Amino acid sequence: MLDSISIVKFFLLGVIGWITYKIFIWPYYVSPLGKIPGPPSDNPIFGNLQSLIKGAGFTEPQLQWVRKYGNIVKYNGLFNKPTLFVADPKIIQEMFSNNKSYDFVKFSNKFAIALIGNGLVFAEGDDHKRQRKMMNPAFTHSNIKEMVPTFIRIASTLKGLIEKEINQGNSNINLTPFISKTTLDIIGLVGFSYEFNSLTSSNELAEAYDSALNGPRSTFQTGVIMLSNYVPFIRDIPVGNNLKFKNACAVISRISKKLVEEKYKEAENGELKNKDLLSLLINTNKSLPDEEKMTFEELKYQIMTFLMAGDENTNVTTCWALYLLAQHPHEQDKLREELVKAFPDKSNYNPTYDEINSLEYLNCVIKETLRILPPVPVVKRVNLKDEIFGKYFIPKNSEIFFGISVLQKSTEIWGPTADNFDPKRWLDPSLSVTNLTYLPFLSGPRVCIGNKLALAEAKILLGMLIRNFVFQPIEGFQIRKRAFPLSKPEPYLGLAVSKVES
Ligand code: HEM
Repeated sequence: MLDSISIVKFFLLGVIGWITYKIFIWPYYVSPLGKIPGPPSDNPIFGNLQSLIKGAGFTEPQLQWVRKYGNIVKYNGLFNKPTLFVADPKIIQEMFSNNKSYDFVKFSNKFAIALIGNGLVFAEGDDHKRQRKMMNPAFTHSNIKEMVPTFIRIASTLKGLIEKEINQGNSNINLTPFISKTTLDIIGLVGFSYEFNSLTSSNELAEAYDSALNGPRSTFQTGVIMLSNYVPFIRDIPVGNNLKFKNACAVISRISKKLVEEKYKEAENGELKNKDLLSLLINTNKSLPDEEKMTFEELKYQIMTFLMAGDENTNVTTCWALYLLAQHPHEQDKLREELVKAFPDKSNYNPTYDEINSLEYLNCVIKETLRILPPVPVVKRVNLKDEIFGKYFIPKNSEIFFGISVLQKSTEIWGPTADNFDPKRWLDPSLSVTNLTYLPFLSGPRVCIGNKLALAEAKILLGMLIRNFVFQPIEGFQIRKRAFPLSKPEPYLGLAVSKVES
């Protein structure tokens, strides 16, 4: 008979053996993914994750890997887990045209799901199909056209606040809070008729949202968030950031619930007249047979989905466009020329949806910004059945990262100037771009539902800003690219701003 000390020793040896196998043997000698070329692991705990997070956004290290090892790369994730990174248009076509073979990796998205729930972004299979079918009509051109006056109204408030800063002698401006409050105020109004007014006052929901998403985060804290997707109890430990995150989620959930309840009540008396996305959803929902209807919870989750998917990405796009134009004054001047021609009187910047879309160079600048610095640089899926990629066997349930930004910087597709910000490339008739080589909004059944809204909003904001102000880099101030949870200027978008006089 074994005594208790021997049992403990035996158990410890087993644990050590299992950890050694999982971290040092399985990734290299057992997993079929071990055969795929890729960078050596930096460290047995974090694999190559630290290089990814610390690099200039995820993109630079991934770009180097693809240029060195090819379009299918294996790198090591947490505890050396072999992870696939793909930047091959053929595989992408298969992955994104076929919702049945690939899906999200729910267990590794726990952080985001805790924040936004199972709305459209995280719905899967038939649930996703049902939600998507019901939501599509809210995002048509005609509904987005009606949002344009709101975009312009909030953009004018932003313009006034920047002018005020300049008038007070502050020409070096941290634009990050200005732009993010602008896009938040817009999505609040067009998403669910909610007045954040965050540009001009403080607001509980805006603060909760900001604290959940934008709190200061070291590489260590980012690593802990990633780890918590696999070891969820880490987030339940009642300390600093966890408590803040939990409180923020509680406020978001409470206010979203109240908003849906109010709309439901209003809808009892007939069709909702407001044209915000939530009202449109509730009107459609009422007309559907029970089995197709969204539940109360699902509607509630869409609020946070619109906030997170809609606000952050458009905010980041506008910030990066300003950053790139500040780095490329010639392009900025060209864009301003176009805007001055279209709106000779800058106090009368009041474009319609069709007018803003007819501005060729503005369109090129936004497209090129989304090519060079897409707010969603990678998307993640899991294969639900075994696959063959090129000559490699990919066992089912492998985590696969698809590199939007790497593909959009491929010299094979975009030529030797792939790394350069060059908006006029979009005017070249020989440029052959497909939805397999340019995918800032992805493609296929999960293509971004808000893409038309986002493009109209970003163009109106950028048009207003470039028509009224000149943006330049601040001497000696370095802007880096934050990689996680979204690509973002870090520490903030600080630019020298002056007024356009005429
Ligand atoms: C420039 C701004 C935007 C960019 C670059 C962007 C990009 C993307 C991308 C790449 C996806 C696919 C993610 C994946 O499947 O892993 C996506 C999905 C989504 N986006 Fe956007 N987005 C933007 C703005 C918006 C806006 C304004 C809204 C709504 C108000 C929105 C709502 C959504 C939703 C609901 C999904 C999930 C769609 C589905 O799975 O069926 N996005 N977006």
